[in-house]
Amino acid sequence: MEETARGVHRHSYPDRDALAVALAAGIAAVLAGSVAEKGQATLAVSGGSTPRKLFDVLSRTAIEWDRVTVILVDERIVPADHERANQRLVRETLLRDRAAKAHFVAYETSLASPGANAEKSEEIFAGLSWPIDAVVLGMGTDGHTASFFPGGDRLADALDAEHNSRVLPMQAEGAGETRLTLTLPALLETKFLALHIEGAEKAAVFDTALSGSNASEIPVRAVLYQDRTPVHVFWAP
Ligand SMILES: O=C(O)[C@H](O)[C@@H](O)[C@H](O)[C@H](O)COP(=O)(O)O
Repeated sequence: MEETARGVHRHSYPDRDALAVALAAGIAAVLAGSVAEKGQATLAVSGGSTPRKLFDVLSRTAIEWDRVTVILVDERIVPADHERANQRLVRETLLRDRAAKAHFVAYETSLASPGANAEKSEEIFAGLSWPIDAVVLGMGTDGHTASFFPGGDRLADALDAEHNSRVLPMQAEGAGETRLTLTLPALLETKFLALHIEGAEKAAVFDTALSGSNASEIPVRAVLYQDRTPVHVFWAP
């Protein structure tokens, strides 16, 4: 039987501002529900360039931010204030205005080896409340999401649904610097899983991703072809 991507819901918007407002509203609703239910909530966001507008809207959204913990789905192993550090992006564009009160938990990136950074990050993240309530993924034009890069040295482990690590290091030609990433099972445990993509080029990559199920070729397929958590795809031109 041919495998199909089940539970993929597409939400398309006329422009990127409208998308940011809608996605921020969805995230806010999920976080409010979790705060009401258990007194706190966890949000995992992506780095890269796409989330800037979303972070701007979110930072001004009325959420009980002092009860929210923010983490990243992946991080580049660079100093915390490096221009390519995802944590710098989050600190500068999300953790301000109303969201200045959120708790941010960063990956460890200062140790000597990728493995040591991953182990320490795993330890740090073990202290969070799991599952993560809301996850916002991005996607590269090579079909990577989080740091699940085609050809990544730990890709098979990161996509292994039964893997017991939440954080793994990842090296790949297309990745630039070595990365740290949450694993697929850690991401899929969530209540709200969004894939945020913009532009015609990424729409074409997404359609290609949906047209087959080999995740080692196009890793975002691992998120699309699973039956644990529905995926909400937010797209604007
Ligand atoms: O650290 C990162 O780079 C990411 O978290 C990554 O998975 C990102 O979401 C995509 O690469 C899309 O990046 P752009 O938004 O810059 O296209």
